[in-house]
Amino acid sequence: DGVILKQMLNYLVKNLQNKDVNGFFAFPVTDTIAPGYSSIILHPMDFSTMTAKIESCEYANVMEFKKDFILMCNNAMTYNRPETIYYKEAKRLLHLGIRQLSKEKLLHLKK
Ligand SMILES: NC(=O)c1ccc2nc(N)sc2c1
Repeated sequence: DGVILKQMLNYLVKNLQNKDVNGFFAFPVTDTIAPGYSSIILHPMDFSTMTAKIESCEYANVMEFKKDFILMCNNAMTYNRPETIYYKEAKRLLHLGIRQLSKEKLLHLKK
């Protein structure tokens, strides 16, 4: 039910955010630090927004949460050039996250 899903998503977002050691994905990207960001990325996403969505029960299941996580990483790989640390971190986070989310999801389904 809602409480269990919330606990699981809070656990997942904490785990994923621990991998973002530089905090590049902690808060919404501003046009100040990333010129033109809001005109290039039409659906921004970050961990603080995902955490707020968990609290306001905006995720019906793990898959919806996973979609926002993938969106966040893909945004960074769209706006930033491949040689940048932001792109590299997004790519790394994406692969670590997908592995964690599929393993967790399977665990959840098994219960
Ligand atoms: N998540 C991102 O795409 C991101 C985060 C931080 C950041 N700082 C810059 N100077 S460009 C930039 C991009």
